Amino acid sequence: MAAVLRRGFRLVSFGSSQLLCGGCKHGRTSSLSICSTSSRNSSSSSSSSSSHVKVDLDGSTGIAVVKFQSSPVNSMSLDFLTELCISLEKLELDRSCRGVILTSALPKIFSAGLDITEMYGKNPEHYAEFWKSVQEIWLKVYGYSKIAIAAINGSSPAGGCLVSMACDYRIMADDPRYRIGLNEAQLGIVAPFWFKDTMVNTVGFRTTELSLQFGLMYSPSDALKIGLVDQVVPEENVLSTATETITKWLAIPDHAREISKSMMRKPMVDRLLASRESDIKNFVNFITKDSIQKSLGFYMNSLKQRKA
Ligand SMILES: CCCCCCCCCCC/C=C/C(=O)SCCNC(=O)CCNC(=O)[C@H](O)C(C)(C)COP(=O)(O)OP(=O)(O)OC[C@H]1O[C@@H](n2cnc3c(N)ncnc32)[C@H](O)[C@@H]1OP(=O)(O)O
Repeated sequence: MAAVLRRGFRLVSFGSSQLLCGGCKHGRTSSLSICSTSSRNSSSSSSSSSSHVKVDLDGSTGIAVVKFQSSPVNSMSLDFLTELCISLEKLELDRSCRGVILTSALPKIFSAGLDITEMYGKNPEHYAEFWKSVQEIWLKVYGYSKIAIAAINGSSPAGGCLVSMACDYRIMADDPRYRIGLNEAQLGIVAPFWFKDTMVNTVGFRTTELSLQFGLMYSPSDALKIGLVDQVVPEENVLSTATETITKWLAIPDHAREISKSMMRKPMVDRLLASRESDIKNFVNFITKDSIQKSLGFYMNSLKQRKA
């Protein structure tokens, strides 16, 4: 595992094409992975669990269910992102896995997006490390060589929406209380270019323009209308529909699907890979501004007051 973690991003030759393979490099990974537990049975199915992520791989189907289990709202902290990245990397390297379903083990929430406390009141070094981990999860999911389906069984703002959009297909629970979208503008922050491009590639330019400027959050039925999700189903059917859907994708020869995916996504992945350092600098400059810190502080308070 350590070798895997040290390895960085690489291109894997596949016939005449090169596929993207991400590496999760946080330097904090070994202590996190040591905390996880895992078991494997005779049919090569396996389960593993760490504090934020649980993975069940069915060796007979090749389908892995990756559940977010970071109470209370699956906010994407540095630890969460690191564990998720390691779990996905392990599955990508596991020949018995052909596709993953990302979902939540918590009620009503897929993910509350990036953990705001990681972007508030900390030092620039911390912000840089955190942002690198955000880049890594996007590079990992968007450039994933295997099939990735989001089973969105709750609200999914901002970073939660980004990870969903980075998957190949999205199925959302039909509860009208749930919301999904890039709401950054409502927090007084700005979605960076690769968030924006991921949305453009999902719903088109004009819808993204309106969504980003207003920080729009969509109900499941509206998300379906604009193509932000591909299917809306009763909540109790989200996981079974995701399993049926991934089974259809599995009928396609892996190499043909992988190369087609890479052809579509590689230019965007390459764009971020080529500008990672400047993107981190932009983030740190932006997030350390007094006015931005003030907006985030105000937003966090408003979340707490809403509850009171
Ligand atoms: C020039 C260009 C330069 C660009 C440079 C880059 C700029 C920066 C880009 C940053 C991109 C950011 C992406 C993000 O993902 S930001 C996070 C956005 N997320 C949200 O807005 C969601 C906020 N949360 C909610 O709406 C609700 O909590 C939710 C619907 C998810 C759940 O509601 P529920 O009622 O069930 O739960 P509570 O609201 O009571 O929350 C429970 C506790 O959890 C805390 N909480 C919630 N969300 C977050 C979060 N995202 N991070 C940290 N903590 C969160 C909440 O405060 C409650 O805490 P307490 O129990 O202590 O009160």
